[in-house]
Amino acid sequence: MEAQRFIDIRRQLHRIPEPGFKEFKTQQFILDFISQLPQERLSVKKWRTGLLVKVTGTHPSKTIAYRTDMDGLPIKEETTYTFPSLHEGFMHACGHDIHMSVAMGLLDYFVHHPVKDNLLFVFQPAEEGPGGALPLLQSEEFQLEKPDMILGLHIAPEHPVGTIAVKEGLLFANTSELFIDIRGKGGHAAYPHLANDMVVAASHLVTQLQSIVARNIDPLDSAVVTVGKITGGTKQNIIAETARLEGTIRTLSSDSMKRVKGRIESLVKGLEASFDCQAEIDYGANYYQVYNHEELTREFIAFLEREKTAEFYHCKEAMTGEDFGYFLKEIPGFMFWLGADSQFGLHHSRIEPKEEAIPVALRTLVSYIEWKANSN
Ligand SMILES: CC(=O)N[C@@H](CCC[C@H](N)C(=O)O)C(=O)O
Repeated sequence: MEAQRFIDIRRQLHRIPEPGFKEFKTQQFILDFISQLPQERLSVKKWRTGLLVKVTGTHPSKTIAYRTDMDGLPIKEETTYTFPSLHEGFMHACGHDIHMSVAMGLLDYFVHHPVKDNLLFVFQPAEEGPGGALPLLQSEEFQLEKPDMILGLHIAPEHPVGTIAVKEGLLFANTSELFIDIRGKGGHAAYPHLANDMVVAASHLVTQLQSIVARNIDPLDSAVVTVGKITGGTKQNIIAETARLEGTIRTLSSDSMKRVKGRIESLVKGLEASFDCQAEIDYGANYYQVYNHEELTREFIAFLEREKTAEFYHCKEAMTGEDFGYFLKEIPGFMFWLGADSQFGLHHSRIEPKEEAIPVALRTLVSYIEWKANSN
């Protein structure tokens, strides 16, 4: 397979990052690519800004799916690339451009080299939020083509190129977004006694939230509470009437998720009492953990050790989230980390995953899918 072509495709996708459920140009780019392929075995369905692309097998007894996410992130790109984002303030900083180029490489290969089983390529919008996997999974379009097995990958900037890391069972955490709006009383900066300052209240809350992981969660379990954004106030000499915290919660167990949310609610009630303000909590999008099918993952590991298409190593679970977890809740399959070796990590404005990871993914998945889909 000519890997350079899919590296070029990745570069083109890198230039057009779009927000979740607004991946219009991305969807059209993929549709244009598909229109150049032989059509005999292909069926293409649109689902919102995503796509379901089926390659009919020669003697199908099952359907194997490969899922890629499609959306970018609201980050101003600061890479040294010669092909930076054309969409100011948006960037593919989570590798979805690479995930899509791998899907397109596989699609191209299997249209020209059909296997016995049906293959389904799932181009899923809105992984970064609000979450495309669950509504796509529940859609009539997907249920009609529902696969028997599903695969996905995620680039790993901290792993070297040429490696694939995976583990059986729990791979990624349960996640919940977190939005807290607080309202007090604004006023003149010189008259604090007549106002009720939400910048001060928000600052206290951020500090109090740190105590949840430190003091309310079993140290042998794991949880994260991150506040990624605070906004509040209008001008330096006006006391802020409102403030907003935006963050995310990560836990390895659903019990811990309930406990963290319970503690947040208690702290917010305490804040209302102590700062005489009103607060509202919104948990936004929640993702189910990524739990790899144990037997299929062990079989994939044995395949990697036998075929050596990539260097395999066992990884630990991570506190990242992925709405791919919803697919794995219903359909046997697994997700793995593809080493992509970047000095800067996921969601960083300077992340530069190495494109040599693309041929590693392609040669591994081509030979794994050929083996799996011809073995009925
Ligand atoms: C792989 C990865 O980075 N995924 C995202 C998923 C975002 C989930 C949701 N929008 C949230 O922020 O909780 C991640 O941040 O782990």
